[in-house]
Amino acid sequence: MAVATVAALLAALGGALWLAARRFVGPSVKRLHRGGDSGLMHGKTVLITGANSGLGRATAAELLRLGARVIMGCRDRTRAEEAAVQLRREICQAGGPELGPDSSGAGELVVKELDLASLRSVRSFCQEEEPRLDVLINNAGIFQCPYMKTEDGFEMQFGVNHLGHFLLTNLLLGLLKSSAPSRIVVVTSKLYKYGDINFEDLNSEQNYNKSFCYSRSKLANILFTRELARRLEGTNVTVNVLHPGMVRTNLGRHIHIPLLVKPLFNLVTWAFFKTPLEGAQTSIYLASSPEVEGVSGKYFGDCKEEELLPKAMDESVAGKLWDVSEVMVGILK
Ligand SMILES: NC(=O)C1=CN([C@@H]2O[C@H](COP(=O)(O)OP(=O)(O)OC[C@H]3O[C@@H](n4cnc5c(N)ncnc54)[C@H](OP(=O)(O)O)[C@@H]3O)[C@@H](O)[C@H]2O)C=CC1
Ligand SMILES: CC1=C(/C=C/C(C)=C/C=C/C(C)=C/C=O)C(C)(C)CCC1
Repeated sequence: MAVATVAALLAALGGALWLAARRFVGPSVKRLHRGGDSGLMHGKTVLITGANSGLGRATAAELLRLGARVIMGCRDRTRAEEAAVQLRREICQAGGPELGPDSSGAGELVVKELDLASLRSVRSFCQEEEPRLDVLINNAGIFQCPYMKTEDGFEMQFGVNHLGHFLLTNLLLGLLKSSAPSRIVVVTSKLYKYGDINFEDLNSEQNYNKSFCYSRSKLANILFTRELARRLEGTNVTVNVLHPGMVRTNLGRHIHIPLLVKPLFNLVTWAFFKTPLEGAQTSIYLASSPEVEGVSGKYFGDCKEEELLPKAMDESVAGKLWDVSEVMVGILK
């Protein structure tokens, strides 16, 4: 009995040590800009959707450190202002020789209201005059929520993750073109693999499966990127799409985890998921690295190009999705 108890304790300790070792010395994505690159984004304006939380927040922090003027496009002004105050405080505390004694080398943060579940909000956001836009990062997202509709009657995940960003990007294209060379960065997920674009029921009124709908919206992000890249050829505006891997953020807020299982779940995500800063590296890379200048229509993970499944490269589906999306958001010319 005593031997069994000791063996169980040793196994538990070994497991815990293994998890901790994985977290601290395991393969994690290297931080792209570790100092020395400060000023890389000076004079550049970057718009990040959903910049108050998770990957968007981490991306904003890093691009701010690199000198960019970062516009945080967020649906909740209070949450966004709080995040902005924290980000400014963090950058002042971190300081560093390249930012100067008062962090004056860092960029500027601007909070603007943008609810991607409302076409009215997207339109009014785009009406506010901006002199230039160098990088647009379509980052905001909603994951596996119960069946809900946007203000305009679209299924929420398709509405926010695809249609809201579709309208936003289209309305900002003129500004991006006049600021060229400029970049569009789209955040998708590897879960796109389980999605399909069923044109007969894009609002999932006949049947709602929250996992399928998330995957479909993320497949739409990729098809949108590829069709847009084709349309932007020769304009000096590039568009690329990335998956961040599995990242410990607030994205899982709609997943119900029984109270008793939560500590185990937290342990597993702590051990196996990336931190937001690790997860944001590919967004930061595509937004700022000279290595991807001129590269367009590609899919990235861990700052490297990756292959897509054939269904994400289907040009006729991408073209049809574009046409249908134009009608849905009301920008049919
Ligand atoms: N975390 C992960 O493992 C993975 C994430 N991704 C993708 O990464 C992106 C960022 O997610 P992540 O940082 O993880 O999650 P978070 O939930 O931490 O951040 C999502 C952001 O999107 C915002 N958002 C949600 N709905 C709307 C809306 N209607 N209008 C404007 N903003 C909105 C949220 O605002 P608010 O805080 O107000 O709710 C929040 O700022 C998403 O596109 C997601 O699909 C992809 C693969 C894996
Ligand atoms: C960490 C953590 C959570 C986050 C879950 C996440 C981050 C889910 C990620 C989803 C993925 C991988 C989507 C892919 O596209 C919860 C459930 C909020 C609560 C418990 C602690």
